[in-house]
Amino acid sequence: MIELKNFGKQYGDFTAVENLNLKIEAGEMFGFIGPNGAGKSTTIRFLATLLKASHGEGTVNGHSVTKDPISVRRSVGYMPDNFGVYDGMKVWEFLDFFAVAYQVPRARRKAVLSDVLELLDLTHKRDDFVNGLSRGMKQRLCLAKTLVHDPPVLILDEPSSGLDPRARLEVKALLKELRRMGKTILISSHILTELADCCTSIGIIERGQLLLHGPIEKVYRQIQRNRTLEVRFSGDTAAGLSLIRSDPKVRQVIEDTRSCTVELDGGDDDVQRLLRQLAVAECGLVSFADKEPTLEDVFMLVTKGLVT
Ligand SMILES: Nc1ncnc2c1ncn2[C@@H]1O[C@H](COP(=O)(O)OP(=O)(O)OP(=O)(O)O)[C@@H](O)[C@H]1O
Repeated sequence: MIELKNFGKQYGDFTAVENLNLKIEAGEMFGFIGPNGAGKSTTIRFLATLLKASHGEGTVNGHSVTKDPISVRRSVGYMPDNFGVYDGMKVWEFLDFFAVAYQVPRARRKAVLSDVLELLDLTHKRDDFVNGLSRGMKQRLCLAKTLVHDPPVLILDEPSSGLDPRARLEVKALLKELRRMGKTILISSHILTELADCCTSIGIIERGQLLLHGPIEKVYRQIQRNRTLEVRFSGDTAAGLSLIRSDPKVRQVIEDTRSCTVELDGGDDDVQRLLRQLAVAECGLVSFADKEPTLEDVFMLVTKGLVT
């Protein structure tokens, strides 16, 4: 549904994005993750037809971003990272404005607005002025305007930025609902945990380079060889720690009073071997846990170059 081939963008001498190749299938929720300045907005703005590429090409819903931008715009609902809302406009007028711009037929506009307001839980704000809305509501309104022309693809640049935890959860629930409705969603964020439980695939970008991308399970599998173990002892930790440190696959040990965190460069076999050794060594082992990797871990490993 979304494809980038060798996309690159230069701002003068500065390379913001370099040779980015990416494919996002229909129905995916793709998390585009990277720190500030990584090149997320630059890529997104190109896909939304708002920025010229220095080289490369993109397609959305089968349409060329450079050769057929009008068809791309019809296929995409785009939410920028810094959006403005027009002063002196009511909520329904704001949505109606975009519905007209997207050439939604007059006869259908009332029903479309009503559906979108309902979906975004803004029906009760229909006649309020947009500049009087809370930030969370403005964000929801901006999401609502991406939906008025019922596009198959949503491209959302940090839709949860500046929102409190509750409003963030609401946005997440909405995104899940939109995916259930069949939308393909590209969402960018620098808050990894925000995307962890709703994305089907992710891409990690840093300094204009896409370091890793793919289905979320595949990315997790790739980091399965970088394990973090949490080991706890009942008394003196010396014997256990010396055993752990002597293991050839152990990369780092961070000690605490009665426990330690172990970074191990290995797979299930290596984890099992270490556990067996500790269990029979009578070193006071009381717990041994293999920590599930979080998106945060994936990001740290990838940006440290430990996973490719
Ligand atoms: N119009 C511009 N002129 C010059 N440099 C730019 C321009 N737009 C972006 N950049 C630079 O390109 C790099 C990538 O910016 P971009 O906005 O794509 O990053 P981002 O990943 O979206 O970051 P953020 O999370 O802060 O929005 C940054 O170093 C930025 O300063």
